[in-house]
Amino acid sequence: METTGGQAVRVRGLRKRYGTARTGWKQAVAGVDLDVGRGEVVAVLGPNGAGKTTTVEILEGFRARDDGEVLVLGEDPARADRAWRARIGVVLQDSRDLGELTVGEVVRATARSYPEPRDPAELIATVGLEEKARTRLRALSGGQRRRLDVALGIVGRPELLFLDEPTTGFDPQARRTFWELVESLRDGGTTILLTTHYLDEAARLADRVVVVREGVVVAEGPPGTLGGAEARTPLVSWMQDGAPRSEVTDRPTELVARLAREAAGPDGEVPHLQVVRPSLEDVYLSLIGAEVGAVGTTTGAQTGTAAEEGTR
Ligand SMILES: Nc1ncnc2c1ncn2[C@@H]1O[C@H](COP(=O)(O)OP(=O)(O)OP(=O)(O)O)[C@@H](O)[C@H]1O
Repeated sequence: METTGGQAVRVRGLRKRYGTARTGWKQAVAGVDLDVGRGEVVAVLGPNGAGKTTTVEILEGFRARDDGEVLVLGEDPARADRAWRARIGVVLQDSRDLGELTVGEVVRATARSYPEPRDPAELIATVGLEEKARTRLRALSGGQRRRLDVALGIVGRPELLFLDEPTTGFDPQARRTFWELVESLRDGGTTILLTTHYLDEAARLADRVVVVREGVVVAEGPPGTLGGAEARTPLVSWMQDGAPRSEVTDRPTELVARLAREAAGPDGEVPHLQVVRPSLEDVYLSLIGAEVGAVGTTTGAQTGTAAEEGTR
């Protein structure tokens, strides 16, 4: 049961394709390497169809792989037993169809399948569903249903929690409450692997971000340094002689000082002067090869937008 080198997840050369010889093949995962350390929070980002869910489902033991090495909590999920399953928590993209049961019934029933579950009533309160404990699942809103999914994922006190697009459909308040919940799990030592389309979510929660594109990892690193120093180089833009001008420079102050001397109008101002440091969103969009205008057309203030909005 021991994990290798304090690692919760170790993946090498993971491959999975869908289809048949007749219908044609779709290589969903094309050689993914991935490590998640004990106690680490890792966010997997990538456009629709990049292979995130397929990868996570293989790690959860729900999907067979074609090739590659996978160790999750020291075991191969394809051969893992009930004891292993009790050590991981899973929050799927779609909750199961248990519409006639109440929130309380589902949480209590799920709790009984784990050796050391959380207290169901406390957990229901933690995810903000106290007033819905007696409500049938079919009467919950999408966001409430999602919170229930999260409750079911953590009721067994998992060592490793998988969150697949956990806050899709949440309102801003619910998202913040959820983030606090994830942070408290992290502070309690839970290892977390989440997939998300929200860059602000990744920036806030993740120690490390892994960007997947067309079934392979194209970049990884802490959210603040993803893409390397070069990707974060500031862009200075201004108007000169009626034309837009811009320059990428790691010495923006020097450039602005020069512009103040050479390009300022009679009022002493450089027209339309702007210094923009590429945000995580800008770096992400360039990594996944999305069509964006000039770098710097988005600003740091916009990292709250869903990444997928920029890729559609
Ligand atoms: N059961 C399946 N049968 C056939 N093709 C599939 C199946 N599941 C996924 N695919 C295809 O495999 C590719 C990867 O899908 P996957 O769901 O892993 O991507 P994803 O990164 O999770 O996307 P999203 O962000 O939309 O959830 C896609 O092209 C998808 O259409």
